[in-house]
Amino acid sequence: MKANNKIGSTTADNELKPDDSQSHNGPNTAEKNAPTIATLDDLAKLTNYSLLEALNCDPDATVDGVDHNPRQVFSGHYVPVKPTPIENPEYVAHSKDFFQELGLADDLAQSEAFLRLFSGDISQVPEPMRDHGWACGYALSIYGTEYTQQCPFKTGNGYGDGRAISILEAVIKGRRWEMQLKGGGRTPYCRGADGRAVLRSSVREFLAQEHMHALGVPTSRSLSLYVSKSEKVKRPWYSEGSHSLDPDRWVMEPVAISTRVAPSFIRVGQLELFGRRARKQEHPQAMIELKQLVLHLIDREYSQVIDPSLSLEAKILLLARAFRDRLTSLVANWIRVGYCQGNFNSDNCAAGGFTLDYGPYGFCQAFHPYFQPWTGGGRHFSFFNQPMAAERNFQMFCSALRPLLETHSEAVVQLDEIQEGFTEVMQTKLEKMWAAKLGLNTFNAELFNELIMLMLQTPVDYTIFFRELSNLPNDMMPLTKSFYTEAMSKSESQQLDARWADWLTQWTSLIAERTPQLSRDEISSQMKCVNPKYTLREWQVAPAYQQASDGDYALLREIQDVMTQPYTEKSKDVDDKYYRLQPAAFFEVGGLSHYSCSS
Ligand SMILES: Nc1ncnc2c1ncn2[C@@H]1O[C@H](COP(=O)(O)OP(=O)(O)OP(=O)(O)O)[C@@H](O)[C@H]1O
Ligand SMILES: [Mg+2]
Repeated sequence: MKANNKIGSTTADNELKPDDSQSHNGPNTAEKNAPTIATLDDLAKLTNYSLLEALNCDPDATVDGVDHNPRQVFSGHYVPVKPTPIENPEYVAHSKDFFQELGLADDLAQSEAFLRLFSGDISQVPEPMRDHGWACGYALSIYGTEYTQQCPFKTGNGYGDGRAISILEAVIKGRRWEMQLKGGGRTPYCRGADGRAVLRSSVREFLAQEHMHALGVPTSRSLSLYVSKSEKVKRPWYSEGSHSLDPDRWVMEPVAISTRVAPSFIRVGQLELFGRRARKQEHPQAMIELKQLVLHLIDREYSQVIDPSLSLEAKILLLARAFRDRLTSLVANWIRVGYCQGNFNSDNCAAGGFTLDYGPYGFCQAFHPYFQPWTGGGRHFSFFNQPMAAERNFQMFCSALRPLLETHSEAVVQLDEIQEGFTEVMQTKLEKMWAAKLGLNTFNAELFNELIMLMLQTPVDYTIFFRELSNLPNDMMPLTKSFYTEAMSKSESQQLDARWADWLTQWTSLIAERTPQLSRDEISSQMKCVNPKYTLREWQVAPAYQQASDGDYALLREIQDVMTQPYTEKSKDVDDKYYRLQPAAFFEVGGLSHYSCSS
């Protein structure tokens, strides 16, 4: 067992909620007082297309951006693409919090010009906004193995943003943001699919993104969500109450466009694609294109921690170290809040170290270390295996950087060391996180291991258990609120009760060791900063997207309100609805406890 650094009240919060990593080029006072962005013209004035300026366009792309058929893209970092607007768009939701952070007027989301642009019609944007967006290619590796079979041409040159189209970059209050439509129509990487996202998956992603931000977990952000009142697409899905693993019917679902926002959308998979091209010398510009992408990544995501005057080798080593730091914090945070990404391929792993792609994700309810809502995700992408999956992505990230260090053997050795150090850094962060969840200064392996066994054997509701524990209960009674009582024999249950009682006694004495320095109230409030009260539960989100497809957005907004303040104690009414166990009827139900596809 390894001892950890002392966690003080502020340190615990800062380290476990490391969203500062994204706040490079943070706002100065003048920028904080920037005027409200009240119109699309105001937003247009802040546009600044660094990606289009710093990176290469696919030389085979059509000039007008009407490039919607699947094809191979052999070189260049992006393909200009015009989004395909959804028919008869209607406003569904926007993130009030994010609008406020950006300084966007709240009513802008429902204005005609804003709705038109963010539902995919880019034809009438004010200058200097451009009338096309861009899509990027990337490679796919699953748990450290690169796959090209998913590309229709079996070369990997047709894989990338198939339905995600970035439409603008803007520098707002000193921070650079890229805005990307999801479901904005076909791109050359669509692989024959329709380029659309349905309302169901868009609502899920929209809510989860802002929930994760509020939980203090680095993430892309939700800007807006619009649905089509007439356009529908067919998706496989589950009949109500179906226990089938795979969807058992086809449904017509309304299409939607959600806009997500991040400093960049560069993925590990993207670096891999350019790393592979450089390694295999696939074309004369391959090494230069890799270098350009890496420098662009540094500029967009790491400019605060990497000095631009350093040599390329020094920059690359700092980049690897900084990404390792962010990725390990990210995964520790995921586990802290009970989040399972589900499909943590390298193309769903943002190189900026934040959560990206809320597809088959889920929040753990009845605790299981291998919790995995996506039926295709297997144990390798399950809840407690996420540190391993992240390490595989990190290895792919380092491999992609290696061609740039070819002539610097000493730097290669250092990169190898950074790569090998991942396990230890990850372990340290996990231990620190578990200690904080338990209100302790240091990680106690024996206490932790017994707790995991008890949480599994009972099983407990992950969120409710830790939140109840945060009240520092004197006996087991309050904790049993989190128990999913399984059918077990009387003697088994008595044995379990006895073990719980022993565990609580041991934990209570460790808490008591802290009380000379901190009051019980202080320990409790520290714990409540890392153990959320409310997390998103799929059986609660499902009625919200079902009602939304009938044009009723009230429940969606209610959930949005609760889940964007996940640490705040709410009324009894809210608790009755949202601070409760998953009802038995929703276990093992397709679309609620598992899904084989989510798009
Ligand atoms: N309906 C669709 N039309 C075109 N491409 C699609 C569609 N659905 C998924 N894809 C593409 O298939 C790939 C794998 O899908 P995955 O579910 O990981 O991503 P996603 O949820 O669409 O997107 P992202 O990773 O951008 O959030 C992605 O490259 C995605 O762009
Ligand atoms: Mg994806």
